[in-house]
Amino acid sequence: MTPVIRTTALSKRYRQRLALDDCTVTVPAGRIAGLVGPNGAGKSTLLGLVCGMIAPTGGSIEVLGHRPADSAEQLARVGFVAQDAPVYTRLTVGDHLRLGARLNQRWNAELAERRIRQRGLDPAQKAGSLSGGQRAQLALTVAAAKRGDLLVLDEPVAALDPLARRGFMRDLLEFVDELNVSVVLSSHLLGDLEQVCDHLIVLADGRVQLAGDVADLLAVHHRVTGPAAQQPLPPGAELIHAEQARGETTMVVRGSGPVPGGAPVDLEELTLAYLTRATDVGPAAMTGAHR
Ligand SMILES: Nc1ncnc2c1ncn2[C@@H]1O[C@H](COP(=O)(O)OP(=O)(O)OP(=O)(O)O)[C@@H](O)[C@H]1O
Repeated sequence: MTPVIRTTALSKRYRQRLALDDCTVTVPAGRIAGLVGPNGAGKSTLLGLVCGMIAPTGGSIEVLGHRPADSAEQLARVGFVAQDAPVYTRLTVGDHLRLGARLNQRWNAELAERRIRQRGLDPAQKAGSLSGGQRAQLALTVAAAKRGDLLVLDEPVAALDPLARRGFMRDLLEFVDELNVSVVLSSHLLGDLEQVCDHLIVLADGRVQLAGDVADLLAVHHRVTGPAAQQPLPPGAELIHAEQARGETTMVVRGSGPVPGGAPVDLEELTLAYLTRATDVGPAAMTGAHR
């Protein structure tokens, strides 16, 4: 099956600033892929490249087997919700659905109207007076009703309260089931991503730190805890990050074989280990101590 996203040595430079550097990732079809990284890591840049809103300055990118935004048909296959869920403030909720129906040949009116009803949105209300959560729900509805093959969501839940976030994530899972759509979403909220994502891309400083299916990544990473002084690295394992607290060292290590004393890590711990390694000088020094 054609991957939904395939990039090879992809890069994007804005004048002096290299926002994305040598990015090679493959996201298989049918996944909910989480894109995480600190502010300025290059997440929106990568999503902009996926949607064809910006062009690469190096390398290549294919989305659903084609160049992004290559044709009207290709555009119709990708639904995009930009950061802060922009809507047309002067149009009503109902106007958004009518506009969606006009602009998208594959528009699913039944789904759009059902979701608006279920989320308690008033079709007559101006979008400019919706709350942040309601705006996000409207933007997700419009993107999903396009009936594309890929939904791209740039920090869709940043403005939502915890309850609304949970509702949004649940909706996303429903869409994936109902519409058979692949999803890429960026977020800083690792706990939320952990609930829904089965694929992960970790970016820091424009470079991919870790990428793959979550189950595969969790299978080869382990937590090893022991006395602080000179805790040896298990044979065949690579140290990703080590931390010392209360006289104990906790290491996150990568090793495809059995790691003696290794315990499972969760997605949040794994992501933080790679992000800390990429952005901190501390772990690099500690890495040396443990090799
Ligand atoms: N249009 C632009 N012109 C110049 N520099 C840009 C432009 N867009 C992004 N950048 C720079 O590229 C880098 C990556 O930005 P990007 O918005 O992709 O990061 P991000 O991971 O989405 O960040 P955040 O989590 O804060 O939204 C940043 O240093 C940013 O300042």
